[in-house]
Amino acid sequence: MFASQGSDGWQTSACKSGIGLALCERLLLQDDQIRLCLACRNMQRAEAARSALLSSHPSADVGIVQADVGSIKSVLQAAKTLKERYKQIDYLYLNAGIMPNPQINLKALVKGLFSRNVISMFASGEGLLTQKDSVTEDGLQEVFETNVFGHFILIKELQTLLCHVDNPSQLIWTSSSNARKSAFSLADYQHRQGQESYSSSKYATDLLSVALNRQYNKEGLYSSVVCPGLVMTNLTYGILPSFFWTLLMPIMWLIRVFTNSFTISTYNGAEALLWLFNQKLESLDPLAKYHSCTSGLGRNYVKPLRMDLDDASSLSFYGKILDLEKQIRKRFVPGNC
Ligand SMILES: NC(=O)C1=CN([C@@H]2O[C@H](COP(=O)(O)OP(=O)(O)OC[C@H]3O[C@@H](n4cnc5c(N)ncnc54)[C@H](OP(=O)(O)O)[C@@H]3O)[C@@H](O)[C@H]2O)C=CC1
Ligand SMILES: CC(C)=CCC[C@@H](C)[C@H]1CC[C@H]2C3=C(CC[C@]12C)[C@@]1(C)CCC(=O)[C@@H](C)[C@@H]1CC3
Repeated sequence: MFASQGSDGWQTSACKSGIGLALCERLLLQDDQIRLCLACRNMQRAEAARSALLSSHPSADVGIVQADVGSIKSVLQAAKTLKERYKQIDYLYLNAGIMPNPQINLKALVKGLFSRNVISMFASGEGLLTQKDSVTEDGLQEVFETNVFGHFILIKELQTLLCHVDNPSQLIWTSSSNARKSAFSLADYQHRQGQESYSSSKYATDLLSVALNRQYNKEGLYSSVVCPGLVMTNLTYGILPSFFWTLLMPIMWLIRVFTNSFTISTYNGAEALLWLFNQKLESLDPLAKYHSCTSGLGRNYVKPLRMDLDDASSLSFYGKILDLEKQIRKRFVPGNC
C-alpha cells in the first residue's frame, strides 16, 4: 500500500483490507479532506474498499489504481497512470506483502516455550515459521519481488512526484519484527535457497530504507520502516485458520501483557503508520524501526527500536538492487538502462 500528499491536497494510496484499509480509515478519521489513492492488484476489491471508506466518509476523495507489485509490467503501468493523475505524492505507504505457504515449526515452538527467550520468540516469531517461495513471470523470487523489488521500482518510477526539496515526501515501509539479519544473505538477496523468504525480504526492506535515506534525503525524500505487531489479517489466517486464532485469543491477550507487540486488531496495528504521518520528517531516525504496540490494558503507543544493520551493508545491498533494476529495465524498456 502507498500514501502521499499532493500539492493540491492530501493523497494516499492503500490496499483493500488488513492494515492498509485500517490506516486509510484512521487517516480519514483524522482529516477527511485528505486525498487518498488506493493501489491494489484486484480492482473489484479496490472498489469494495473505496465504497467502505466512502460510506463512513462520504465527502472523502478516494481514488484507485491497478498495481500488482509482483509484476514489473503492472508497476510501470501504475506509475504511468499516477504520473498522469497527480503532480506530487507526499506519502507513499508500501504496505503490500505476502507470506506464501507458511509452516509452523512446532518443535521450535515447544522448545522456545521453555526457554529464556520465550517473550522475544512470541514478539518476533523468530525461528517459528518457514515458507515455500516461487518464481514470478519476471523470473524473480515472488516474496522478494512483492515485498521489496516491486515497491522499489515504483519509487524509482515516481521519483519526480516524490522528490521536492521545498516540500519533502515520505516513504513508509511495512516491515516486521520478523526481519532477521541471519535470514538474509547479500549473495542470495532474493532468498532463492532458504525457507525464510519473509524474514529475508523484511530485512531487505530495512536495508533499503536506510540506503534510500542516504541517497534521497538531500532531494527531499525520506524513508521510514514500521512494524505493525502481530495483527489478525489474511496474512496471519494463512498461518493458522481464523477459528484457531479465536481459540488462542485469551492466551494472546496474556502474551500481550508481556510483549505489547500483539496488537491483534488492524486498528491497533496501524498506530505507527498513522504516527509517522504526523511527524516532522527531519526529526525521524533513519536507523529506527517504529513499532506499533498495545499494552495489556489496550493502550496504543509507538516504540522506536534501533535496527540490526549498518550503513555499509545497506549500501552494498543498494548496489545489488540497482544492478537488478538495470537488468530488468533492459528487458522491459529496451534501449533504456
Ligand atoms: N499481519 C501481521 O501480523 C503483520 C503484517 N505485516 C505486514 O503488513 C503488511 C500488510 O499485511 P496485512 O494487512 O497483515 O495482510 P493482508 O494479507 O491483509 O494484506 C496484504 C495486502 O497486500 C496486498 N498484496 C499482496 N500481494 C500484492 C501484490 N502482488 N500487488 C499488490 N498488492 C498485493 C494484498 O492484496 P490482495 O487483497 O489482493 O491479496 C493485501 O491488500 C504486509 O507487508 C505484511 O508483511 C508486518 C508485520 C505483522
Ligand atoms: C499465540 C500462540 C499461543 C501460538 C501461535 C504460535 C505462532 C503461530 C505465532 C507466535 C508468534 C507469531 C508471530 C507471527 C506469526 C505467528 C506466530 C509465529 C509473525 C511472524 C507474523 C508476521 C510478522 O510480520 C511478525 C511481526 C509476526 C511475529 C509473531
